[in-house]
Amino acid sequence: MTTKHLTFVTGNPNKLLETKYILSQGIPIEIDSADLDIPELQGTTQEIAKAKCRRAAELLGRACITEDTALCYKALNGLPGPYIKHFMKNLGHEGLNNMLVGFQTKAAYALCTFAYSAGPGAEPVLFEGRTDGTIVPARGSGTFGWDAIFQPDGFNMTYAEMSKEEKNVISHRYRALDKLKAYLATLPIDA
Ligand SMILES: O=c1nc[nH]c2c1ncn2[C@H]1C[C@H](O)[C@@H](COP(=O)(O)OP(=O)(O)OP(=O)(O)O)O1
Ligand SMILES: [Mg+2]
Repeated sequence: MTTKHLTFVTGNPNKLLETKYILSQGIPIEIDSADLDIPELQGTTQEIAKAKCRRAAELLGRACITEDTALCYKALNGLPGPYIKHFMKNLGHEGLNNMLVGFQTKAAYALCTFAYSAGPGAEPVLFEGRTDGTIVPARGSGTFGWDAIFQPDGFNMTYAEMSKEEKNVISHRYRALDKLKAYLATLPIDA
């Protein structure tokens, strides 16, 4: 089978590592990356994901994928959601736990939205993956975002305590990439 090439427009090295690892388990595809400064709108996760990918394809001048990650608290009707990056940066792991003091439920879900655009002007197609879990006091390595405070349902470990082999078969990112993989397999070479 011939290898496909695709550019992932992201500024996040951890996302890139996981995405390369997960995709390497499936179809023969080579991912390179571009770190372009793309403004992220406010809105639903789908609106944000589409706008980012549309802009990325325009700047890049060819097909690309982008990804948006949201962390949605049940007690807060889905917030911080797509704004988690700013909450994480300003509040840290402790603050992200403290936001839930006084609420019965610590339930949350991680939502990954990959977007594929065939090129400038082409409407992005979305692929969503969701993993349900609970917000807990930080455990494990603090290297990737809020991994240390998210414990997926059915596990006694946080994402940060899992090996990459464990996280990458149950994660929100894995579930979205599973759908993207199936879609890419239907496209012509070097789509
Ligand atoms: O699996 C994950 N486990 C823990 N934390 C994570 C994960 N995935 C994203 N994150 C963090 C990174 C950022 O603080 C926020 C998402 O924001 P988001 O805009 O999607 O990511 P970003 O700006 O770092 O990279 P990009 O250039 O692709 O937009 O959640
Ligand atoms: Mg971003």
